[in-house]
Amino acid sequence: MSHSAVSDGPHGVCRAPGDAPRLRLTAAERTAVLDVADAALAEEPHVPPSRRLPRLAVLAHQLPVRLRTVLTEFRITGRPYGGLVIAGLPVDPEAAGPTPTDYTAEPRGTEVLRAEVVLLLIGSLLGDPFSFATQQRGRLVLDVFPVRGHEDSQLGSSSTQLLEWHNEDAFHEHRADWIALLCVRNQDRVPTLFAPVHDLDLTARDRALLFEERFVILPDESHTAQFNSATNGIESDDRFHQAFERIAAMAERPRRIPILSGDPRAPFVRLDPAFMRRDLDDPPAERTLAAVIDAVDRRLLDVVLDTGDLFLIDNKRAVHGRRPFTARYDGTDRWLRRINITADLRSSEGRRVGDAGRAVV
Ligand SMILES: NC(=[NH2+])NCCC[C@H](N)C(=O)O
Ligand SMILES: O=C(O)CCC(=O)C(=O)O
Ligand SMILES: [Fe+2]
Repeated sequence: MSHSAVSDGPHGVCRAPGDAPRLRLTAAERTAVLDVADAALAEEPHVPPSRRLPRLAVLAHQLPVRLRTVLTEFRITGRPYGGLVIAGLPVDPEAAGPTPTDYTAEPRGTEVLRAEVVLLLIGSLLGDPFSFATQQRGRLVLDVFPVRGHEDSQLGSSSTQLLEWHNEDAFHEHRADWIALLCVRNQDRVPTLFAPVHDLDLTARDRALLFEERFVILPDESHTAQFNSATNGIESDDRFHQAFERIAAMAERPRRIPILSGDPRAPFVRLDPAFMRRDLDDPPAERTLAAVIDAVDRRLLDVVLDTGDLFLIDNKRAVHGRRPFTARYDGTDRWLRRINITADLRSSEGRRVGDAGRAVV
């Protein structure tokens, strides 16, 4: 092992320098995942998978034991720290069809549905999939692809602009514990940025200050009423309107929050520099914010997702983003499917709406 750059961890999770840890499924495991997904699809072909989440959580117990073992350890122990890629899942990009180009597109077809079921099955082994009422009408599974006109934004649909690293929905008290990105296609090998927030190079003083309620994270553009009205539209239901009012309140009267919390030796992190106030009227906090951003910058890795790769990111122990690229808008662009997963569905009880009952207001 000392002669090899790649080392094998428990259960065959592979670590190569500069890459995220990876678990490559065997051909037999891949077929087994395909069989469980197809059985789930066949049970009620006319009911969308997002309306059958409890059943999918049961069927997830039939996934290969090595996969369940790695996911259970990741959930309970937090290792491998920050995230891992499950490689070799059954996704056929030809059968999935062209990458959408319209932000409001809801891709259809058996292959796209199968990718959705694979995401939801594997996600169910970590926690419970959920969404936000203030993102794309509360859709449970989101699609990440470049959209004309969004090139220079800080949206997942940007391209020529670097998507700065962040914790997903960092401003929100119900932000995900994990996010899952399943790659349909990525022909140009555009990297996802990834940094586990562990052993950051910081002074003891900075570290202590990061645990104090001295920072401000504002809602990102994807949650605003203005952006949603201009793209997917907003559900007429009052509770959706109230959700946007809450977002507006978070933008106008943000609370001061800590960046680190939990165990000082393996802390939870809450960062989204593109949407954080730099002018805090608190010079020590401003300096510490700059220091932690620098420290994360130094840990960034480029993780290239290929067809059938599922990137599971611990959204409280790692940040992610995306390198810039040039979109083609010809159906061959990069395409990921994404879900949010919570460890504690109960914390949003009474605050969820939508078809799946999982859109947090
Ligand atoms: N720095 C950020 N938080 N940018 C927004 C991230 C992408 C956003 N969640 C979207 O769906 O488009
Ligand atoms: O495109 C990627 O690799 C990451 C996209 C992202 O950050 C997001 O959709 O939230
Ligand atoms: Fe993101």
